[in-house]
Amino acid sequence: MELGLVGLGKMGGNMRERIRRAGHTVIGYDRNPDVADVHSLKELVDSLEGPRVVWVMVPAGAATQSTIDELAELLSPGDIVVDGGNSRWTDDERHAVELGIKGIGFVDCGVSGGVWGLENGYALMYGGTAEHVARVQPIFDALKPVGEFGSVHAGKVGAGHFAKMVHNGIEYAMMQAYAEGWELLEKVDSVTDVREVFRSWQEGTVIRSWLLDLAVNALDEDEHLDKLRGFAQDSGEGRWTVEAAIDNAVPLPAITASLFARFASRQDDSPQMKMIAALRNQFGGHAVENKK
Ligand SMILES: O=C(CO)[C@H](O)[C@H](O)COP(=O)(O)O
Repeated sequence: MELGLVGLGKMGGNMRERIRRAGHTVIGYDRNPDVADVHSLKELVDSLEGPRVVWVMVPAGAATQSTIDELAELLSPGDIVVDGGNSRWTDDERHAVELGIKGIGFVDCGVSGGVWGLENGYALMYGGTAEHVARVQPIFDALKPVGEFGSVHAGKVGAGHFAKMVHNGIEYAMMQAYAEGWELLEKVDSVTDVREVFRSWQEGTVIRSWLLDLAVNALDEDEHLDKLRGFAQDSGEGRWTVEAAIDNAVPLPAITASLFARFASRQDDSPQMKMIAALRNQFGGHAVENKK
């Protein structure tokens, strides 16, 4: 089938390639003319035969919103927009309504696989009506990993991004657990080769996983991670997971702690720990360390 793909960055560029390898026609648009097949969204839409499917793969938030706004003006009734970015699931219903008023269908799709997806396939979690999902199915089949699992019609509009959000929340907590274990192993004198302990865990253990494999890759590149600063950004999905947990009164202590650990990583000096130190000093005369 034919697909319009908007956004040809780290994810979109490789996805175009994987879909083409499966024998489909992909016309890609990106603001960067070096990677684009066409030079505007209008040209993209004009070059597709109707009814069209256009997959949006741009950063969540303002970029996705403006792309969907523009597509709403350019596409025709019967066309479908897929949002494959890491959009907040609460945006999906709004996008479905905005497009639905014009007779354009909407499917939200969480995509996992990162830069390895081109070869390994992308895990896909999508939401929308059965009719709209069926129209996009050949593309989902081209992108998904080979094998029985790796893609799911998670439910109605919003369900795909909700599932991807929870996936990312789990990702936060798993990474945090590996990171904490690694720091503790590095701290003690009795363990002489932490990297080899991690490597040994890749087979047979309860905690083997792809993230563990990636941790070993990282340690092979930089055994004690000396080149890195202990600073981690976040793109929103962890926060949204915690917000959803609060909305639904579901306790998520591990995911919440892993999000907060990232916030702490961005502080050179902890203001709250200054207060702890000050209070211990006030009530118990406990020693404090002063700035030099
Ligand atoms: O979706 C992903 C992996 O599954 C993306 O890599 C995402 O950006 C990671 O989230 P964060 O930046 O918050 O760590």
